[in-house]
Parts: sequence; structure tokens; C-alpha cells
Amino acid sequence: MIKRGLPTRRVQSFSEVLNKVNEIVGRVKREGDLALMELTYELDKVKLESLILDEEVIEARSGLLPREVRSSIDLIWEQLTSFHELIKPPSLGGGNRNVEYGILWRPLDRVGIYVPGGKRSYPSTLMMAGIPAVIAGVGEIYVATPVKGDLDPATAYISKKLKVKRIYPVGGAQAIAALAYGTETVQRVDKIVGPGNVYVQAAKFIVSGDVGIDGIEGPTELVVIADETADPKSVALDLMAQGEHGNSSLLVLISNSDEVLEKVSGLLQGDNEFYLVKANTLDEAVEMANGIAPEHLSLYTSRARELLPKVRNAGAVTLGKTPPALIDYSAGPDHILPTNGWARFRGGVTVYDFLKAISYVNAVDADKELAESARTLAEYEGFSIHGRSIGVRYE
Ligand SMILES: NC(=O)c1ccc[n+]([C@@H]2O[C@H](COP(=O)([O-])OP(=O)(O)OC[C@H]3O[C@@H](n4cnc5c(N)ncnc54)[C@H](O)[C@@H]3O)[C@@H](O)[C@H]2O)c1
Ligand SMILES: N[C@H](CO)Cc1c[nH]c[nH+]1
Ligand SMILES: [Zn+2]
Repeated sequence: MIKRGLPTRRVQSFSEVLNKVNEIVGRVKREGDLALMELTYELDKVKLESLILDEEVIEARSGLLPREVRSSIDLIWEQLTSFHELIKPPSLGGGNRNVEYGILWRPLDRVGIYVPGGKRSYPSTLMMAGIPAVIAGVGEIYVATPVKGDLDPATAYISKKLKVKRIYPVGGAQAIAALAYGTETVQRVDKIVGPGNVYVQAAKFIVSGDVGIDGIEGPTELVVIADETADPKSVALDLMAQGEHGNSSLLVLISNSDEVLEKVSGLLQGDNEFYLVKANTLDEAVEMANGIAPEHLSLYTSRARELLPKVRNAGAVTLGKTPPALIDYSAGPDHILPTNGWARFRGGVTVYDFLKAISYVNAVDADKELAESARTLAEYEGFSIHGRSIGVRYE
């Protein structure tokens, strides 16, 4: 369905389902494995025999992966690794006023990766979360994913490459609750990473007081800014591609060319909502996109490089005719990207999501003036013992 003008809201937001998801999370917290079994039956119509996938089954499923898909995964593995290795931060140390200080980047001990699997299978997502986790040096990786029938062979193959500890064949909010609080069978983790539908993201939001989360990565979003140099067929394909994720995808085309808008409008098919918007200039188009803060932004214009510095809010940007779907699979940067406006304050998943910065200080020989300034400010705040604890050492 074509709509004219800017969208005023997301097609579906996690905040609309918080009440329902709260109940699911509470049930898993109270009843553990039993709730997981029952909810998987109620919501997914799957009768689980076990909450852990057997290693022999994973091995056997992995063996079924066609050779060319395995080779593609191996090639993509190297490309994603090269990106996350490039941006992995070094531990840094320095000093001032005889204070030695620095930062140690430490990997998380245990991470849970949610791999969506409601409508489609997402082995690519397992790589997008797992590779930066491995590069960061995460101790243990656990995976939760809804499994209808048998495990996807590509998911099995990638899990083996990542040395995943366990795969739990559970999806939805119940999987997130289990990873957050643990059950008799499911290991509680330090952080949950991964995209999913609004139920999955609502659950991540609810448990985020008790476990780390990577943000909100819900239904896919794409804004394309196209000028008269853009190929209407490619633009239509880019929009329909992200529509493949489901009817909740947010799909917007902004153009300064009436001709591009009309041609793309004539090519769009399927039952997604497509928003078509006229901008007077490309700069105005970028401002509109900044207001939306989309997950994916495509600058399909001959001025892409010039416009890039004006982009303030977007999860990932593709330049010129680069297809956004290349980020989804093999370009290098992650496809786990913020949605629902969260691109205003965070970017996509990177190796940083699996690291924490621990700062350290060695001030045994600190400059007296510096110590004195701390003592003065502590006393000003009324924290006299803080002041004395400093003063007694540097007199
Ligand atoms: N932003 C990103 O980085 C990114 C990346 C990949 C995919 N995605 C998005 O992930 C989503 C995947 O969604 P999906 O549904 O295919 O798989 P999913 O695994 O996210 O969700 C499936 C689970 O949802 C639960 N569920 C379904 N209907 C429910 C209901 N009415 N009440 C309670 N629970 C319910 C079920 O338990 C099911 O197991 C898509 O919207 C896609 O756009 C986003
Ligand atoms: N477009 C999704 C991120 O929004 C990622 C994805 C995975 N597979 C296909 N696409
Ligand atoms: Zn996609």
C-alpha cells in the first residue's frame, strides 16, 4: 500500500505489547523450564522434548549444509572479522599530575544471542552477533532461537564455528526472560544481544534492569534518499527487500524528483506499507531522515559522499547504488541495528557491545595540589570523611 508523506509513527512498536510481555517474563521467572515448554507450545505450537539441542543433532544438521553456502559463510566470516578487528579498541594508559590512569577493555563472561526464527531463519544474524563476541573474547556464548521442525543447517554450522556452548530451541519473549534470569536448564547470561520482533524487543526492554542488552532492534526500517540519478527498479527492490521481513517493516522513499517517486511507485509490489515523500532538496531529505532516525539509510544519489557528514541519526548508511541488503549479509559492518528511533542515541552492534571499559588509577605519588583539590571539593559537598581519607595520605 502506497502512502504519501512522512510516517508519523512506526508500523508496530515494542511499547504496544509491554503488558502482555510482562506476563510472559513473569511466568518464566516464576516457573522456569515448565513455563518455557508451555509457552513454546501456546505461542509457537511446538512441543519441545528438550530445552537444549543435542550436540550430535547440531553436528548432523551442520553436515547437511550445501557446500556453496558453507563457502559463502566462510568468506563472509572473514569480511565481518576484518571489520570488527579494525574497530576493536586497544587498552590505553597515560597520566597527568603524577597520576597514572588508563582503561582496560575486558570481555563479558557470558552472552546470550537471540537469533530470530518466527517467519524466516536468520543464520546471518548469528554471525553478526557471534563474530564480534568472539573477537572481543567473550567467555561463553549461548544461543536461543525458535526451531520449528529441525535446526537450520547454516545456524548449526555457524554455531560450531563460534564454539557456542548451548543452543536453546526457544524463541520470543520467553527465551529472553530465560537468558536474563536463568531456569533449571537455561544459563543466565550477563548480556543479551540480538534482533527480533516486537515481543522479543519488549522483553529485552523489560529485563534490561537486570541484564545487559544491546538496545532495541525490532522490525526492519529503511529510508532511501534517491535523486534523479537513482535507478527506480533498484530503489523499488531495496524497499521490497526490507519488506520481506514482514508487514511491520518501516519503508520510506524520499526524493527531490517527482519522476523517481512516480516510477518507483509503479514498481512497488506486495502488502507492505510504503511511504513516498517529496523533498525540495537533498539537504531537506537528509533532515527528514534525521528526524526518522531509521535503522538503514540509503543515500542513493550522486551526492552521497557530500551528504554523509549531514547524517546524524541512522543505524547504518549505504552510499550511492550500494544495496542495503549487502550490509544485511556481507559488507562487514553489522546488520543488527537500532530501530524505533533508538538510532538517535546508539549505533549498530559492534565488538564494543561485548567489552567493558574498566578504568584504573595509580596515584600513590599524586601531585599534592591535585589531592588538595579533591579534599576541598569533598568538604564543600559535606563529605568530610572522604576529604580526610584523602588528606591523611598526601600531607
Ligand atoms: N533491527 C535489526 O537489526 C533486525 C535484524 C534482523 C531481523 N530483524 C527483525 O526481526 C524480526 C523477526 O521477527 P520474527 O517474528 O520472524 O521472529 P522472532 O524470532 O523475532 O519472533 C518469533 C517469536 O515471537 C513470539 N510471538 C509471535 N507472536 C506472538 C504473540 N502474539 N504474542 C507473544 N509472542 C509472540 C513467538 O514465541 C515466536 O517464537 C523481523 O521484524 C525483522 O525485521 C531486525
Ligand atoms: N535487514 C535486517 C536488518 O534490519 C537483517 C537481515 C538478515 N537477513 C536479511 N536481512
Ligand atoms: Zn534484511
